[in-house]
Amino acid sequence: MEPADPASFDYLHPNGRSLTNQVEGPRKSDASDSILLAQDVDLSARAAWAAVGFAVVPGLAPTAQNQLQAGLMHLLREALRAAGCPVASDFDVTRYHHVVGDDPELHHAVIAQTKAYELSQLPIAPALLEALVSAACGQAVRAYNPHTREAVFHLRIVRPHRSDHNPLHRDAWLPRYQDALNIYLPVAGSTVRSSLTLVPGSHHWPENAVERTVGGAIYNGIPFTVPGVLRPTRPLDLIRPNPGPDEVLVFSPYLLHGAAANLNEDATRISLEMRFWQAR
Ligand SMILES: O=C(O)CCC(=O)C(=O)O
Ligand SMILES: [Fe+2]
Repeated sequence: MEPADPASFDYLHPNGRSLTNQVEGPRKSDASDSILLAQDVDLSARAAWAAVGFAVVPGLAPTAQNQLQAGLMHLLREALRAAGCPVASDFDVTRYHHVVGDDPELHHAVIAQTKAYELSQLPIAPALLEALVSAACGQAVRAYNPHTREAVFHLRIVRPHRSDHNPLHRDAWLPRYQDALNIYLPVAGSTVRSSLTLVPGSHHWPENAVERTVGGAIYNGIPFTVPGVLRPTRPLDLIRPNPGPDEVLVFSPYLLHGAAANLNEDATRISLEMRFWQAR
């Protein structure tokens, strides 16, 4: 391990803007030419989209998709109330940043609640999403993490023009997220200027294609659990697949993804983040 190595590189965001990636943390110095996904369970291998590592697929049947999105908005309003913000039952959740403002403690009080819900709190039967993801990847998956023995989901909240988004990373740098497949399901405020960004095909890149932090990265001054990319050694062509409200983005957590700055003018982005593993 080498000393803390604050690094920054400019990269072209899919919205045509050059943004600066400001990541700090001790650099992992023993990156090899090994490919992480080649050693682990590859849930993208049997899919038509195996080469790019992601697909935007039709969502659930309209009733279930609506019930899911409405139920998740309800959970977010409840989290706001529990954090001391008495919002109405029809509060437009894309206005989250107007209620929470720039108070880091208030935002943390909300995301502490929304980052790991028990699967029993999902507003629809989890089997519906398991069937959708199984069909998308061509093998049976379950929303059950065999590494942690947990079944959870996460509501991701990214305020516009704040540093809420995580650094560019692979989930699989954290052992508990190995062998998985992820979804990004838009709940509110998810647009071509706010939705998840990723680097197509990067799930097959060797580890030495990017320099990264050993442990959790400090990104734009904010500490994250996940390691972050300090510097790429090849061009990063980030794209925003931007699933519509009736669609789901299915992606390999071995892809480089994140750095999804919310460039909406005035709408917080809320998405369902959920992981699936091989059914046994
Ligand atoms: O939605 C985001 O901005 C980040 C999502 C992510 O890192 C994940 O789903 O693993
Ligand atoms: Fe991630």
